[in-house]
Amino acid sequence: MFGEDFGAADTKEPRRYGEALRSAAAAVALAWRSSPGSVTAYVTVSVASGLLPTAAALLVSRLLDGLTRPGDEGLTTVTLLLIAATLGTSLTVPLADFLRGQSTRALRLRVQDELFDGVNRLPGLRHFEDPSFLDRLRLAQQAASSAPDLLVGSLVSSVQAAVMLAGFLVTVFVINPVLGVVTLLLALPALRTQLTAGRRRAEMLRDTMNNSRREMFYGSLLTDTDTVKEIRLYGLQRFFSDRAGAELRTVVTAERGTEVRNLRQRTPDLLLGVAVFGAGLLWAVRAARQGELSIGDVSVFIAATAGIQRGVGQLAGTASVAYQASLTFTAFRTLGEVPVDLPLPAAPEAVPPLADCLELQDVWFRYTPESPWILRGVDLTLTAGTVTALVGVNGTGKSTLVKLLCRMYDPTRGRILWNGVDIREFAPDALRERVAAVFQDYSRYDLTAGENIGLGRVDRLDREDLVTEAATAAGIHPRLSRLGDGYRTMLSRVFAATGAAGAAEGELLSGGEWQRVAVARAFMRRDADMMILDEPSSGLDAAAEQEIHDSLRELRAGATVLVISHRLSTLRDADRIVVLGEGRVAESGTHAELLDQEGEFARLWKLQAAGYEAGDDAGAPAEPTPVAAPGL
Ligand SMILES: Nc1ncnc2c1ncn2[C@@H]1O[C@H](COP(=O)(O)OP(=O)(O)OP(=O)(O)O)[C@@H](O)[C@H]1O
Repeated sequence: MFGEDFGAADTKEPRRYGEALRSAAAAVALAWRSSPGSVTAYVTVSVASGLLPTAAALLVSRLLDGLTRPGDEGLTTVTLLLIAATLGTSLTVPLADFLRGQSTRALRLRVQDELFDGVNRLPGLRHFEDPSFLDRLRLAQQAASSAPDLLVGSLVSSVQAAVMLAGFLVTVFVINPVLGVVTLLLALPALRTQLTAGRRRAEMLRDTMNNSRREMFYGSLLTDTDTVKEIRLYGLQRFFSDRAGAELRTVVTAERGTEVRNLRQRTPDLLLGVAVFGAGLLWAVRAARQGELSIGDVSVFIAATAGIQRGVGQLAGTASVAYQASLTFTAFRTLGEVPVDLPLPAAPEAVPPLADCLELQDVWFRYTPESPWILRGVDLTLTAGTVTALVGVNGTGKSTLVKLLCRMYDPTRGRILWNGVDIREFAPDALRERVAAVFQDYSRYDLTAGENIGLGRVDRLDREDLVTEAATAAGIHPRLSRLGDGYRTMLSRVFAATGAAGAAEGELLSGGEWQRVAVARAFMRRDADMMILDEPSSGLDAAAEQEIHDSLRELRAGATVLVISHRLSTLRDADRIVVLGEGRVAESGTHAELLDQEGEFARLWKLQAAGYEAGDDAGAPAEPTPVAAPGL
């Protein structure tokens, strides 16, 4: 999908140069906007330091000639100027470093903001499940952290080298115009060689991005607290470190290949440069012997030809870095151009309270045009203020349907109406504000217990009363208040608590406790019109599950509820139970009606009931602890 936009190799040289120039201009503009003062000072100091070597060489020449001429009066001034030039050279280096650091620090803050803005403006999930977009994003992240600094640094360094080069070239021209022209001409292929080297590096980086991401992924498995347990149980350490090694080897091999090609292409340039320097030196020595050049002329000539070689090297090298950085920076620059994955209305309607119903009309959905249909014409009405339960065997598309209701994706065909208005007419954020949901794969944040709940209504994150109320409704308040630092305890073993000195260390919750925290997070939105609970109780014991259902009944205050669960016994109170099968609504009715129909629901019910042994379940005496029933 993104392959055409992002991944494909661009083989058109002029287009690539144009792209690099646009990115370089964007990076410089960004640096300028971030800290105009530091950038101006940095450029000024760098240009001054580019002029100093030529000035020093001319002063040395003047000094040497003065020494060979008895009675030269100005020698003291020349010596003092030479000392001043040396002092200037010494001072400009750390000053330029400091100013570059200042520009970079301001730039980093700005770039991070822009990067997150670029990502956050994408309302749906589609891009985040697209590998080529993820490659691009990773490249943009990498470029965002290093490219602007490299670009600004190398562009300034190029200007500095160009100033130095110009100074020395003028000096050589004055002494021997032919040699000046030859030296200048030789600089051009060296520059081109270095630009090609920069492009190769940028392309190699892009082509191996997928390998780099995999290497990081395998590496993180070996260190992530969530995975180390299974890795040890199954003895997978070597397996994953080998895989990480293989990916890294691919990257390293590509890098080596690129550098070998670059070196091969650069060697003739270097040899040619030395040959010109040697020829010039022979000529200068001969000319001095014949009295055509003074000793001072020879010294300035040697300094200038060496300086030109150095300047060309610096110019080409920095141009190469700038070119490479500008190509990778393209990934960052164009992040803002990625089309949003959900069409947004030009003038979104305000989302009204859900007074009537939420209706799915002939909803078809597949994740990509190539993948199979998940939903095949779902017609479903969720009447406002009622509780609907959704059941179905694994993989029938229940969670997918939830994602459509939250507008993480749009239906491929058909529509979803909120009080009769297509939800595509609303801004996704505004719609989501009216929805509270606990996803099956809810998130566990390495934050404090209070924050983990308060995130459900981030504008009320600090309202301890509301957080405690939500935790109580989810039946997790007693546990959280017993934590070392209560709701301020970090729910993490990865990060220690920040802030107050001597704050308690992080603590961990059990799976079921985490699930209650996720439910509490949804309960922070007790004023939501729509409450969706996708498997809210899979990790809970029967009593806890009953508690949550009781709270839900109490808290929902007229909200429309959609509950997905494989534990059919918990769904008996629902106003309607809908069975999803083959991507459509297969059955629908109350618990009793569905049992009477003796269809799929009745079959699953009997299957599950057979797994119970009367009297074992404290929370539901009629149906004790269930054993897993196939498919449900
Ligand atoms: N992001 C995705 N990209 C591609 N396919 C997906 C994606 N998410 C889910 N699927 C596929 O969609 C199908 C339905 O998945 P979904 O999670 O909606 O099922 P479910 O009914 O909720 O299952 P379960 O009862 O196991 O939770 C599955 O076959 C799954 O492979």
